[in-house]
Amino acid sequence: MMPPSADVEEARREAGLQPNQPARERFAHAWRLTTRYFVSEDWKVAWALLIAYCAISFGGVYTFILSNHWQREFFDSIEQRQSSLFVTLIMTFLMIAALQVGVVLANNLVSWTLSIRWRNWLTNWYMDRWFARDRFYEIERLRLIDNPDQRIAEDIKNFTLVTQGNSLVGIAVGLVGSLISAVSFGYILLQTSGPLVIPVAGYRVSLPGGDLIWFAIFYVLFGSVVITWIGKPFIRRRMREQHYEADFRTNLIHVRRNGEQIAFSRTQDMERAGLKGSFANIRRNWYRLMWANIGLSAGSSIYERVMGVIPLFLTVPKFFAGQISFGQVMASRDAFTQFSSSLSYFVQVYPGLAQQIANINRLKALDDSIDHERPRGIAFRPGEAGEGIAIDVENLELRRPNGQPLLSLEEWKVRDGERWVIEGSSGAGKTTLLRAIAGLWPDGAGSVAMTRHGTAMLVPQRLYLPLGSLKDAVCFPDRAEEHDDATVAALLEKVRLGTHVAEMHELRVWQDELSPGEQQRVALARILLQRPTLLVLDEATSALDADNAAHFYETVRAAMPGSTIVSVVHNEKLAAYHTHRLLMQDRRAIKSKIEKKA
Ligand SMILES: Nc1ncnc2c1ncn2[C@@H]1O[C@H](COP(=O)(O)OP(=O)(O)OP(=O)(O)O)[C@@H](O)[C@H]1O
Repeated sequence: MMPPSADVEEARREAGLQPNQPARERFAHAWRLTTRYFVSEDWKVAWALLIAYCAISFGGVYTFILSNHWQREFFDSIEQRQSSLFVTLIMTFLMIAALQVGVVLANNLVSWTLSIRWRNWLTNWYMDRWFARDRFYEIERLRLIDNPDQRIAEDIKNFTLVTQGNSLVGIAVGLVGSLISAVSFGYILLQTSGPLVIPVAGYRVSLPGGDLIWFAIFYVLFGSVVITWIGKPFIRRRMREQHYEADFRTNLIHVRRNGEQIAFSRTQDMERAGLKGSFANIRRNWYRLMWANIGLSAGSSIYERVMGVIPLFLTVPKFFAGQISFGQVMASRDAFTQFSSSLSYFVQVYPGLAQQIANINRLKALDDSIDHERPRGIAFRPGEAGEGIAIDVENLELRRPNGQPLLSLEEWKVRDGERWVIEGSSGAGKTTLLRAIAGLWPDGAGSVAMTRHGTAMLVPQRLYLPLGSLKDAVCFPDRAEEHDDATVAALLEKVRLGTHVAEMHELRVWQDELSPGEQQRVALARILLQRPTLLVLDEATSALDADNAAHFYETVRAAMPGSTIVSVVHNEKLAAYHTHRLLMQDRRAIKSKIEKKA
C-alpha cells in the first residue's frame, strides 16, 4: 500500500477529522523555523537588527513615559504660573518630540530592513530545497500539498514580516514588555495583600506572596486554557482560509492561461460557475471564521470584564472588616487589573498568534512534503550502462503512484546509434517509461542504467519556452550570447521558421504566440543546435502536418546520423525513420526490428 498523500492528511487535520501531529514535533519545527535565520551565515546582521528593533521598541515606551512626565510638569507649571520655566519646558518638549520622531523613523528603517532580509534568506532557503532532488516536480507528481508556490510567496512573507504588531517578533517583544510590567505591578500587589491561606484536610496551607497575586495567576491560567480551547476552530478556519484563497487564485490563473480555448468552446458560463464555486468555499469558510472569531471575542470580553471586578470581591470584605482603607481597595484593584492584563498578554494577542500558527502549520506541511522520502523502487544509474549501450533497462516494473502496475519490461538495451520507436495505446505508459529513463519516475521496481558518454536531450510534446526572445527559446538551456545570430537564423530557416528571423530578438511571450506546430519546429532547431548523442522524443511532432513531421525526422537523421533516438509516436509512417520498435500491449512490451523497405 502506498502512503496516503500529505494533502489528504493536512486537509483532514484542519477539518478536525484527524489528530494533530505530536505537539513536541510541531514545537520543534516552529522553533527551528523561527531561529533558522538567526543562526545562518547572515547571523551578525540578523542579531544586530533584532537587538536594534527591541531597543527601539523599548525606547518608544521610554519616550512615551518621558512625554507623560513632561505633560504633568508642563500643566503644573502653567497652573502655578511659573513663566520662568516656560522656555525650558518648550525646549524639553522639542527634544522629546525629536526623540519620538527619531524612534519612529528608526523603527521603520530597522523593521523594514529586518523583514526583507529575513524573508529573502528564508525564501532562498525554501527555494533551494524545493529545487533540490526535483522536489518541485515530485510534490506536483504526487500532489503532496496544494499550492506550494503560495506557501513560499505568501506564508513566508507573513511569517517574517516585522513591520506589524501581530508579527512573530512584535508578539515576542510585547511579551517581554508585558513580563516587565507584570513584575512591577506584582510588586505593588505584594504590598497591598496578605498571604493566601487555603484549608487542606484540616490544615491551613499558607502560600507566600499576596492572595491577589495568586488569584490573578490562577485566573490568567484558567482564562488562557479556556481561550486556547475556544480558539482552536479559529486557527483551523484561518488555515482553511489560506487554502481557499490560494485555490481561488490558482483557478483564476488557470482561466487566464486557457483563455483562448475557453473563448473558442464558449464555456465561459461553466468556468464562471467553477470560479463561483471556488469563491463559495471562501465565503462559507468566512462565515465559519466569523463565528469562531465571535466565540473568541466573547471569551476574551467576558474574561476582561470579570477581571475588573474580581479584586473588589476579594478586597471589599477586608475593607468591611476594617483591615484596609478604601484607598487600598482602589489601589489594589488597579494593580490587580494591570498585573493580570500583563499576564493575559497571551489572551490579547491570540488572534495574531493564531494567524502565525496557521502560517507555521502551512510551512510545516511544505517542509514535510519537501522531506517526504518515498522509497525509490526503480534504481536509476546514470553513467553505468556498458560500453556501446545508451540505455540499459533490466527487470523494469513500472507502476502508478498508487501501486497499480503499468508495464513490465524484463530487458531492454538501446545500443549506440539505434533508433527506437515506442508505440502503444493512449495511457499504456509510454511517457512514464521515458520519465523512468530520465530518472524522474521512481514508482516500480528494476533498474535503468544510462550511458556515461555524450549528452542527452528530452523533448516533450509541449515545449518549454523561457520568457525572453525567440533566440533565447532556440538556445535554451544555453544562454543566447553563447551562440551567434547567424547560426540561429540559419537554423530557423532550416526548420521552416524563416519568417520569424527578423524578430528573433524581440521579447515576447512566444509560448502564447507561436502555434503548437511552430513550437515543435523550435524544438527541432534546439536539437540541431545542441546535437545531443541521445535524443528522447515524446510525441515531439504531434502538432505537425505529415510533411513537416517527415521533414523533422529527415532533418534529424541527416544532421545527426550517428545519434541514438528513442521516440514515442502515434503516426505509423514515422516508424520508418527508426531501426527498432518497442510495442506496449497488455502491460507488456514486445521488441522487434524494423526492416528497411527496399
Ligand atoms: N503523476 C501521476 N499520478 C498518477 N497517475 C499518473 C501520473 N502520471 C501518469 N499517470 C498515469 O499513468 C498512466 C500512463 O500515463 P502515460 O502518460 O505514461 O501514458 P501514455 O502511454 O504516454 O499516454 P498518451 O499516449 O495518451 O500520451 C495513465 O493512466 C496516467 O493516468
